[in-house]
Amino acid sequence: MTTVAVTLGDAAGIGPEIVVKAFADPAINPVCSAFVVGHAATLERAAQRFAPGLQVRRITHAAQHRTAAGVVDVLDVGELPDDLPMGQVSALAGQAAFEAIDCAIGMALRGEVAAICTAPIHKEALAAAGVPYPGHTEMLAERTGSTDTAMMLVNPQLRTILVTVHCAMRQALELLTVERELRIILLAHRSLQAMGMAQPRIAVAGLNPHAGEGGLFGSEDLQIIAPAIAQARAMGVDASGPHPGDTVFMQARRGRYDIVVAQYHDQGLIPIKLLGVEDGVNVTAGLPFVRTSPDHGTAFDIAGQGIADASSLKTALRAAVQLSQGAAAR
Ligand SMILES: NC(=O)C1=CN([C@@H]2O[C@H](COP(=O)(O)OP(=O)(O)OC[C@H]3O[C@@H](n4cnc5c(N)ncnc54)[C@H](O)[C@@H]3O)[C@@H](O)[C@H]2O)C=CC1
Ligand SMILES: NCC(=O)COP(=O)(O)O
Repeated sequence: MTTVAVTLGDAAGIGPEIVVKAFADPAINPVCSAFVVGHAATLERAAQRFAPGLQVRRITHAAQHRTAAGVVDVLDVGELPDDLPMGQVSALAGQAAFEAIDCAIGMALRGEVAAICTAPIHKEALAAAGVPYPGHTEMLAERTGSTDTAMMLVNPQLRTILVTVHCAMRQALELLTVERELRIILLAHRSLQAMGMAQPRIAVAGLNPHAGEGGLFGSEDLQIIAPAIAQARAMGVDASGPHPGDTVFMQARRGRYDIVVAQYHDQGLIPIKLLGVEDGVNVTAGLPFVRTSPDHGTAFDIAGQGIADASSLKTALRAAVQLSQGAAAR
């Protein structure tokens, strides 16, 4: 069975709560062999509060993990106080979250787990801890030595991959180049082929209103995005566009495209989240192993209240298993 390491996320957020809720779901155990990497005492407290009956068992290395109904194994990583305030940015929580992800990356690189599934982290907390990465995506890229990665979001109706991710809009504009566009189009092509699609249909969203309206509303669509699409097509990739960003997701949802290349974070994530955060999964494309995550964040506004929905984490866990098994079969 595919083994997945689940990182606990920011302990001041909903990560520990949704992790214990997911592991307490009897439907989750049969689909995968998963264990948690993170601060064990935090997980134990979360289990007592939000999943009574779920037994937490501490392990010291991945090979000790055994799947059992009603039990969650945890590899204890990180230091946290018993009285960590919930719903607040904390350098301690950022540091513990980082150490868990780092540990999980190491296990995946050594082949001890097939995939990692990450509960949400808070980016300000990471920064407060002095962690030099904005989020998981950048950390995974650098620590695995992968130069060609991107954030991909998937739900049952849409897929999107981002040309730019965690940066200011001004910087995103500066980052847009023909080379970067082409790299992401080709990564989308390879990633969907790895998911079993022989010739994925890739729609590239424009940057400006109406994809620049023939140059009336900005030059990037004509001068950067269109040449990259032409190069991709010349390489045999079924890429089209630039399509107006306000309608391309509607067309993809109707089945016309398999994936939309989005130019910036919110262009890609708003359509996915609007369709329902519970079904969305964040996948890092281009890594040597599978990484998935829920498509929501730490939800500090409801942390510790017991009302967090674990659906997206469960979807992400199932996706981690499916993607790993698909990759192993090819
Ligand atoms: N995979 C990850 O590590 C991700 C981390 N983040 C980070 O999370 C932090 C907070 O981000 P926000 O923009 O506030 O988005 P958020 O997703 O944490 O919260 C947005 C709204 O959705 C609600 N919500 C989110 N997840 C929920 C769940 N499972 N059940 C019930 N309600 C839920 C929250 O209560 C809030 O009202 C930021 O630092 C952000 O960068 C955001 C997305 C993904
Ligand atoms: N909005 C998604 C997000 O910010 C997640 O980032 P990452 O931590 O997966 O890189």
